[in-house]
Amino acid sequence: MPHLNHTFCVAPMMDGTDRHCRYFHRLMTRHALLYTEMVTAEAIIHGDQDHLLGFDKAEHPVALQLGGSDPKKMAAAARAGEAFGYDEINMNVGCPSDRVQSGAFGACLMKTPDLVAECVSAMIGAVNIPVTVKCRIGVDDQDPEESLFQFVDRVSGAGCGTFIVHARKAWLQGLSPKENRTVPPLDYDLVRKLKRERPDLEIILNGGIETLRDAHVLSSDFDGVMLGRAAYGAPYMLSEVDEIFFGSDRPTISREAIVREMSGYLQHAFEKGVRPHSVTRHMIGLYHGAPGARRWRRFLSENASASRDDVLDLALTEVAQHQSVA
Ligand SMILES: Cc1cc2nc3c(=O)[nH]c(=O)nc-3n(C[C@H](O)[C@H](O)[C@H](O)COP(=O)(O)O)c2cc1C
Repeated sequence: MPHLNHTFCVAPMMDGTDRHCRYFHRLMTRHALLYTEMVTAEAIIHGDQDHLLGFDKAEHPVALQLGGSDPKKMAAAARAGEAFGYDEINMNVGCPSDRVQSGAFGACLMKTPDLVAECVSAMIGAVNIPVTVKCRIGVDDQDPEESLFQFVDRVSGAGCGTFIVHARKAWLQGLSPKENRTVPPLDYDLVRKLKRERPDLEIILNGGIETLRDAHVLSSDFDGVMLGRAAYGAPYMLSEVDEIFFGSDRPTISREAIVREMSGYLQHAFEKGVRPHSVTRHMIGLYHGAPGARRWRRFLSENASASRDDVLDLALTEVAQHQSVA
């Protein structure tokens, strides 16, 4: 099976890592592996595949995350993903939302490793690209020492060699999805132990990593790290990923150059009927921590409903004026 580099990954985030967001992130890092939002197998089978799966070539390498638990449907959806050109299929065994539970997929599948193994095996039989799994360390009253190892052993036995582990449990009752990303404590040591005791598996650490410095330190114990909220909220950190994690000596792209590139992208998307806000909303944090951040954020928020394709150029002018005054 072809191998992808998981040294640095940007996490799948519903309502976050759509194609516009990934295009934006890719301007800052050539090498990070980008993940789609979760798409259910059911939606792919019955829905508008161009809308659900279409993406720009520039986004490679990009992994499609699938939600579901019916092996045949997961195989069919994986096949569709491969046909669209995705580089990896990832199965979601970490998402705790109610909607997901009622469809019997996401984190509740930590309780049924046999079923996940069946799905993985069906997907591996259906595609020639890597099939990976993103999981938790356990759910509800499971003992993570047992649940994580049992899960990984069963699913790796079905042929999955790469696990992205969100290093906390999910509580399926009583916590909102958002709380499930903050309340259950992180246990990096357990994931370290998994890597130590299963050295042949590729183990990627996820959960609560806030800075590239922390990510880099942690990465020495794992095969890679995955960042979600921190990268989404302060995306310009991605501009240093290639140098820090991949030894690249390409010059870092400036925020202004990113905005200009995105402006061209937006004009193109606008002609195809995309609302400017669908693109600009992912860019709100671009100036995070830099001069002009407040003006940038405010301009984009106040112009969220603007139906014009030059909104990013205007926002850039706004920030530049502020910077020349400052
Ligand atoms: C808004 C949002 C949406 C998310 N959607 C997904 C998803 O579709 N699939 C998934 O596996 N995880 C999803 N997650 C979880 C992240 O992928 C990640 O595991 C989690 O946020 C912990 O990483 P972080 O602390 O670096 O953000 C989502 C997280 C957020 C904040």
